[in-house]
This record gives sequence, C-alpha cells and structure tokens, in this order.
Amino acid sequence: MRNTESFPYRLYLVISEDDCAGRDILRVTEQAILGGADIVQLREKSADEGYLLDLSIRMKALCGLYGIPLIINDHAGLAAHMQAAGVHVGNEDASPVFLRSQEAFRNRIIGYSVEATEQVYSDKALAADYLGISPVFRSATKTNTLTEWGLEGIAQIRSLTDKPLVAIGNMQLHNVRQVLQAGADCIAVVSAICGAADPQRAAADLKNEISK
Ligand SMILES: Cc1ncc(COP(=O)(O)OP(=O)(O)O)c(N)n1
Ligand SMILES: Cc1ncsc1CCOP(=O)(O)O
Ligand SMILES: [Mg+2]
Repeated sequence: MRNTESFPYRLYLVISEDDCAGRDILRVTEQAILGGADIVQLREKSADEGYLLDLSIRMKALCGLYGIPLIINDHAGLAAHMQAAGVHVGNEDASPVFLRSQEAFRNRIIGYSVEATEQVYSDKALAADYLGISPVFRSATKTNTLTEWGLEGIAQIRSLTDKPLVAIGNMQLHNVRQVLQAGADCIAVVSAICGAADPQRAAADLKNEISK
C-alpha cells in the first residue's frame, strides 16, 4: 500500500521572489494558498543568509495562518532553526540519511529529489518522506537537471517504491491528469502559478484538475 497518509498533500507550491514577476512573494503565496495549494516550499537559490531568515520567518507566519506546512529548500540548518515543517534536499545537498539521524529532523518532513533510477531505492530515498521526480518534463525554471523522466519514468519509479511521489518540472493544467495517472501523488508547481496573471485562479484550476 502507498504511504500517502504521512504526506497527504496534492498541490505543492514551490516559490522564490524571482519567480513572481515583480509581485510580492507573500501575496503570491497567499493567493496560491487561497486557490488550493496545500504545501509550500521556499526555494531561494541566491538570497543572503540574513534576508533568507527574515523571509522564511514571514513565509512561515503566513503559512501558519492557513495551517499550511512550509518546506525550506536546501537549507536544512535554517529549516531546523526556524522550526519549519521540513526541508527539501537534492543530490548536491545534505543527505536525508544524515538529516534523519539528527534530533531536529526526526519529526520533520524530508523531501529528496530522484534524478536517476538507482536513487529511487537508495538509503537516501528510504530516509525521505517523499521523493521529488525531478524533473518530469524539462523546465526553464531549473535547467541544471539530469533525467527528463516523462510519464514512463513516473510509472517506473511507481513500480519501485511506495514512497509518496511529487511530480515537478513543467507541471501544467493540460498534463497533470496524465502525471497522476502514471503514478504521482502530488503536483509541484513554480511557473504555472507564480508566473500566472491570476495565481489564485491558476492554483484553483490545477487543484480542481487534481481532485477530479
Ligand atoms: C518537490 C521538489 N522536487 C525536486 C526539487 C529539486 O531539488 P534539487 O534537486 O535539490 O534542486 P534545487 O531545487 O535545489 O535547485 C525541489 N526543489 N522540490
Ligand atoms: C525546482 C525544480 N526541480 C525540478 S524541475 C524544477 C522547476 C519546476 O518549475 P516549473 O514548475 O516552472 O517547471
Ligand atoms: Mg537542492
């Protein structure tokens, strides 16, 4: 049986200030939540430490108002320090095995990106709460990627693990149905929400498609 009880989320907003087309990141996040995003990841790749801490605290307060978990990308120390719901790490980041051994992460969500088949049944994947299928389709938002998994890749990963699977990479209204049918549990989105003229509407349309 798939283990989605520990990770019941279906629409995952991944966001940075740069993704918001000049709009306020907190406002875009709130609109996405109002539209149906049920988990949020702050993914700032180049913000300085002090600024990132301040922004994460404001994001956590906003998410807290709606009972939405905040995941911090890459920065495990920051996630623990500010008591975020969890951290997302890839293959260049802290290992999920190491993080899980730390008291601070025993009860926090750890997400891990899978970029190659052998990673799906690795110790890192076993230690994680969900696996990011990274990327499902090529995306202009993140270009330093390895495998474009496609629908066949999702089905292959599904056959190898019961971990909750988060599909990321060019997730759009027209492909989420097939992505879920192929075996993903959750859809993670940057540009289709953050770059939309109406982020709330875009999130609501995606959530509606996911919930069909
Ligand atoms: C949900 C989700 N899946 C995959 C990623 C990618 O993480 P990573 O491979 O560490 O790359 P960066 O995001 O750090 O550039 C993600 N962030 N979220
Ligand atoms: C962070 C990340 N990890 C794999 S693809 C990607 C970017 C997804 O962005 P978009 O939803 O705009 O394609
Ligand atoms: Mg990373």
